[in-house]
Parts: sequence; C-alpha cells; structure tokens
Amino acid sequence: MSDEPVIELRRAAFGYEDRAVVGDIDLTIRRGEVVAVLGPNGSGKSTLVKGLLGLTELQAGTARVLGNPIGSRPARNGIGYVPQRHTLASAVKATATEIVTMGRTVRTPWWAPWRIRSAGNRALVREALAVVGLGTLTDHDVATLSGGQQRRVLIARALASRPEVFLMDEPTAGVDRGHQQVLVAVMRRLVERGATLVVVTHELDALADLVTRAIVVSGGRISHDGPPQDVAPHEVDHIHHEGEDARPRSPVPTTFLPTTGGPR
Ligand SMILES: Nc1ncnc2c1ncn2[C@@H]1O[C@H](COP(=O)(O)OP(=O)(O)OP(=O)(O)O)[C@@H](O)[C@H]1O
Repeated sequence: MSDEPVIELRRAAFGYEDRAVVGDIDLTIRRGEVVAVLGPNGSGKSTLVKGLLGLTELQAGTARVLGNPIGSRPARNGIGYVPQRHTLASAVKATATEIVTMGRTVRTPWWAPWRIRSAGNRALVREALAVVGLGTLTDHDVATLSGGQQRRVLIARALASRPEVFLMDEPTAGVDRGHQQVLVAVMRRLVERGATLVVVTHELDALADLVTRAIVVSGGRISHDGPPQDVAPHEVDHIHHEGEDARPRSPVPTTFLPTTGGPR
C-alpha cells in the first residue's frame, strides 16, 4: 500500500433524482488497499459504488477518483467495474469474447475503433477469459452460460481494461467455491501488482485473507471503518432500511407449512 489516495470522498452524498440514499461519506482509499464494503440489503452499498463511477448522482460534497472528478473520463477509465447484476450479459446477444472485448473500449482511440480487434487485444481478451477459468467457453453466447459463469465473464471484462482500481459488486455471489478460490488468487495478484480493490460483499469469509479494511454501510451512513476483524456481526446482519419491515415475521405462519390444510 502507498500513501497515494485513489478515492477521496468528502461529505459526499449519492442518490437518485432528489433522494439521497447515502450521505455524509468521508472516505480516503489509498493505492493497494483491499476494502470490503459490507452492510445489510438496501443500506446503500451499490449506490455508493455506482457513485464512484458517476452512475448515481453526487448530491453533496466532493468526490475524486485518481485525482479526477468522479464521472470524468480519466476517472472512469481508471476503474474496472464488475456490476452486481449481469443484466448486460443476459440482455445482449453476444459471446463471452465480445463482452470481454468491450473492456478494451476505454483503451481504444475514438478515431481508430477498429483497433479494438487488434491481435494484442485479442490475445489479452483470451488471457482474461482463461484466467477466470472460461478459456473453453470463449465463443459461447453469454445468455447460455450459468449465472456464476456470467459473473466471471464480467470479471474478465474488468481485467481486460487493465484498470488501476477495481470496483466489484458481489463478485463471488453465485460463484462456486472452487472458482471463488481462483478469483481470490487473481485478486491477490492484482493487488501485488499495485491495483486497489473495493469489493461489495455479503461473503467476507471468501475474501478474508485478502481484505485489509472493512467499511460497513448502514442506513445510508458509514457506521464502521477499520480492520475487518473488528466488524460486529450485528452491524452487518441487522435488517435496517427504509420501507422494509424492521423484522421479518417469525415464526413462519402455519399457512405456509406443508402439513397444514388450507388452499394449495
Ligand atoms: N435506480 C434506483 N432508483 C431509485 N432508488 C434506488 C435505485 N437503486 C436503488 N435504489 C434504492 O436505494 C436504496 C439502497 O439500494 P442499494 O442497491 O444501494 O443497496 P445495497 O446496500 O447495495 O443492497 P443489496 O445488499 O441488497 O445489494 C434502496 O432503498 C433502493 O430501493
């Protein structure tokens, strides 16, 4: 880790239209850190991460990525993003190779778009797919791949753009244990080579050896920022967000139990 900040947020608020979802965020992330972003469903983790890409609106404060205002071209080009949902992968008819090639868009001059298919890029794309264990599925339509395979295609796309900062929204969700270990090894290697990782996760255990710092987002605020081992389980697990029941109904009403009568 170096002292150089790659992400700097000062009293930042992000949200949708006129509603702030996360606010009062003061956060400095330095090169080489591996930061886990934890917190219950709906607490604002994705909103925060998308804010770093300029995909959710900065409603207050200041936010810089690699010294540039968020949303600016140099800030965006420095980030490799692995989105939470694989909407792109399932909505677009494209092969794994084509999706991963899109990662090279940011490194291709606008005046020479054909260069995206250069021999160098093609080799890089093949390598990125091989690294995530999809070397034999490069020509498959992504819609025909499993959920975990689609996630790995998106990780390969982020790798192919060779960014300095990776923002990964639940990269291990739906990925089997063996491939999770592969991803952790890839992430470790990226960090050794100077990358910075910000990873939203509900599965800290899978990344435990790698994570150097954990922040917990709770009710739209950062409630913990420090070593991952100091995170209190109740902070991450409690159900707390606007518009949702404070507590799911328990015990399960007998209506839903198979041994009771009633309508089927
Ligand atoms: N596109 C959107 N427009 C309006 N509100 C949104 C949008 N996306 C998310 N929200 C709202 O913002 C709040 C935080 O959602 P967010 O997706 O950031 O939570 P999260 O912590 O990432 O949750 P999870 O663990 O379920 O992925 C929720 O109340 C959600 O309804």
